Amino acid sequence: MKSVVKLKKINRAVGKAICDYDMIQDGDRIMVGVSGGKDSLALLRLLSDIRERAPVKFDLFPVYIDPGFRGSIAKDLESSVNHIHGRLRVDYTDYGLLAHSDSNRENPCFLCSRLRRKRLFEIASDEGCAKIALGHHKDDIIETLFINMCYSGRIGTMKPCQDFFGGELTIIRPLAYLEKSEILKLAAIFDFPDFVNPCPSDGVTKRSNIRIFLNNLYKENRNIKGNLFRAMANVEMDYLLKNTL
Ligand SMILES: Nc1ncnc2c1ncn2[C@@H]1O[C@H](COP(=O)(O)OP(=O)(O)OP(=O)(O)O)[C@@H](O)[C@H]1O
Repeated sequence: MKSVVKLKKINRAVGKAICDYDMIQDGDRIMVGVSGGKDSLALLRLLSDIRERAPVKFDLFPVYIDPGFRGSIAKDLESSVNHIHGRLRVDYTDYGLLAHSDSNRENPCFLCSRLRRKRLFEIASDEGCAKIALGHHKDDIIETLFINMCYSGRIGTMKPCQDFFGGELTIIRPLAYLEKSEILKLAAIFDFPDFVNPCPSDGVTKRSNIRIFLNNLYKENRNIKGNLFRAMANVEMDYLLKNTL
């Protein structure tokens, strides 16, 4: 019973994000980026359920970009995705290895995610998908705001719906209104498997530092997360600085 209530709440939040940002239209073919993490498995599951009952018709096309590390999760992920929605396209690359090689002078996560995003865009274009759904959620969106402020000196985050190439391709983030804790509850309800991330940089990124900082803040006052999220939609431009610094 409890899980039915949780599921309803989660579905409502996803439905509201889709509706607020007009994310899905009739006839859409949506590529879903699946990483093996709980967020993107939840994303696929929720979109697949919405597809069953939505008045608009749309298709889902799950894709995994394998970063090339030893101990690939691709085969196991294929069978999990099969249970949730259907066939997973696996694209084997060496992006993770390249990003961690001596030839790379950039931050490994930065290079790996740039190459992955470029590849996702290429596959979407080849497969006739004008939309790519990613599993970023509310906590990710707040963390990105802080990462941008702390490490790039700018205020901005990932938008729930973001156009690229003049609108030819759109990234949608249907989990934008969901907290990580809600996704973990959903993952428990559906018994999603635990895939071990083979990336050596997992858990040692700028994002992890910001996450620890924010989680400490949230412990202090339970309104802070909601306030931070709302603040991104409530910018007082007249109370900011001139761009002369
Ligand atoms: N290797 C990949 N192949 C396809 N899509 C990916 C891959 N890695 C990440 N994505 C997409 O980008 C989103 C954000 O990536 P990020 O690395 O922040 O997520 P994660 O923590 O690794 O995994 P998840 O978000 O699935 O729990 C994922 O939710 C997923 O939609």
